Amino acid sequence: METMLTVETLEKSFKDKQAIRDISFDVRKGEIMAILGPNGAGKSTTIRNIMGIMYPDKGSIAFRGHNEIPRHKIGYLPEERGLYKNVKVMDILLYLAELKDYPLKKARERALSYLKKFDLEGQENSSVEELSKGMGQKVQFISSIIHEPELLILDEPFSGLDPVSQELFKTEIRSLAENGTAILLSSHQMNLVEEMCDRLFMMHNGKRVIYGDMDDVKEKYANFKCTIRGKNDPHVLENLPDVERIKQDEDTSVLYLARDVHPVSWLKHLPESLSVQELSIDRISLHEIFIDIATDQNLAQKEGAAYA
Ligand SMILES: Nc1ncnc2c1ncn2[C@@H]1O[C@H](COP(=O)(O)OP(=O)(O)OP(=O)(O)O)[C@@H](O)[C@H]1O
Repeated sequence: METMLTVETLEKSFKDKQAIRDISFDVRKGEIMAILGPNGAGKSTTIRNIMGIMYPDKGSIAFRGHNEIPRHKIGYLPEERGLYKNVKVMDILLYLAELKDYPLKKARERALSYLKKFDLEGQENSSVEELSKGMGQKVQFISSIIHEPELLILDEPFSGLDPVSQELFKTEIRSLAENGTAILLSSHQMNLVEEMCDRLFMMHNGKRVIYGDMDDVKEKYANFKCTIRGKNDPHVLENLPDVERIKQDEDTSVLYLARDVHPVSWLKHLPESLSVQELSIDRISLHEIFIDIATDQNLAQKEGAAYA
């Protein structure tokens, strides 16, 4: 897959605070790449450097191998929402398309088709201030793709959306990637990221902690957990082999198992005295991997892992 965006050893400080350091990744044509991390990890700083809103202290950013970034080929949905308030929806979409040198006739057609797709048919003459927050966000999303960008950067596209609108955004983002757009997406909704993204770059305290294919990351970091419904003594559960920690909530216990545990062999060692109404074994979710990393409990941190 062709590399559209290459970010290399990016560094940025604000006064004495180093916001990001040694950040390197790429985004390829037709893929959805997630940039993840807890609040303050440095995601928006990375994105703002890519967008030329600020300049890195060190490192480089290239589009298709060139350091000249063609802004008209990039679409950007910033974390800060907001469009000019007293302007009509169609006027703002055409204005933004024109800024990107996109033909106006085509832009109008695309705007009407997207407004229809996003349940905003007939709103082209409404002014932005008449729209609800979610409707405004849809218009802003349309404005980021109106000019058919080759690279699309979406900073928290799902925040503040109802489930139906989330689904609409999800479908559209997927279809853009299928049609060849390279997408860099930041989100805190791990279930959506897990479902949609091909690769991920996870950062913490301004540094990379995980970088790789979603499936490889899950295989490498998503240890198994065993969930048991039944009243059991936590000390007994904690002392079972290969149990790293447990979480108990009323009569449900979740046992987080060590790396490389083979679930079938592990099950054979459970004592018959355990109370079991239900039992399931799954790999932990991306959400749990994220929490482990954000709370310094896990793996990637302990290993000092830089996984690529
Ligand atoms: N303009 C700025 N001036 C000073 N410090 C800043 C500025 N922008 C970001 N920072 C600091 O840089 C660090 C990274 O912030 P950034 O906004 O990139 O994080 P983030 O991962 O996008 O977080 P969130 O998920 O909360 O949006 C934080 O410590 C933040 O306080």
